Amino acid sequence: MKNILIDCENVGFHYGHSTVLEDINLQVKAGEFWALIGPNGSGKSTLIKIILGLLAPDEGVVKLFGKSIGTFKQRERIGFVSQKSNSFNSGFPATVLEVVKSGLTRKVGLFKSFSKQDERHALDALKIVKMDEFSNSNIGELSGGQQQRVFIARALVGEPDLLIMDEPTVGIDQKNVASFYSMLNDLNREHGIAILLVTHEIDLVTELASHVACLNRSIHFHGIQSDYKNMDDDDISSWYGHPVRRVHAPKEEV
Ligand SMILES: Nc1ncnc2c1ncn2[C@@H]1O[C@H](COP(=O)(O)OP(=O)(O)OP(=O)(O)O)[C@@H](O)[C@H]1O
Repeated sequence: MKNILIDCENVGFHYGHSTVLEDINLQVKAGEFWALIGPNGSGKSTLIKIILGLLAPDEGVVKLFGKSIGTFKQRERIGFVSQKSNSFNSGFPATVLEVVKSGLTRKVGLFKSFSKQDERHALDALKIVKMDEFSNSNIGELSGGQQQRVFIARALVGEPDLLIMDEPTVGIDQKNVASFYSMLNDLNREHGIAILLVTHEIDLVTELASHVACLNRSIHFHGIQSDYKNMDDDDISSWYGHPVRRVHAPKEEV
């Protein structure tokens, strides 16, 4: 049986009197690629913050790699990339390689220097995201899409089993979004890294993801991609709150 990496059991959360999450049950297992979709304000980022331990649930339990979140110590097993990562201006004084190596700080220690092996790991991570030729470039000189690839490399350098991303393509121009997702697909299929991806790009991502979870305060659907595709657009629209018409790729292109 596959290991369960994330296990949310009956999770609930409120901001003041406002219920944001209600009775969330979700399991992400090793090697799976989950798309977490839902309209604006549906609680996606809040759920991610709870999974990362940044917010405590008011109800229910979250377990990571089989351990309750309070006792889970192997943080390096989880890489996180947010939508706000790609915000450096052109004068930011750090090279791409330095940014990626900063992902090893937890392992190496804050005031210790990096070894040659750390540097090799950082370059390997840059190769995986096809950014090794930019290793000496200034991070601020790269496009938003290139910066996000570097942040994926920083998340990968600790060799995580699970990558969590909250709308990582915000700020990436449309022509680079498809190649960004195809890189995520390689990470999942070739490197076996499980992915939990929050996105609004439902047509693109649900072609790639193995599983889909539809959230609007509670989970309205969660399951394998083909079951999601077989759902009626009207059912999806009813919980989404506005009409949703999905574009299905022709079978031979999938
Ligand atoms: N710090 C906060 N204090 C009070 N309410 C908040 C706070 N953060 C978020 N909310 C509210 O909680 C609800 C869920 O927000 P959340 O950011 O989780 O949604 P989301 O699905 O990620 O939205 P989006 O797709 O627009 O990013 C929203 O109604 C939001 O206004």
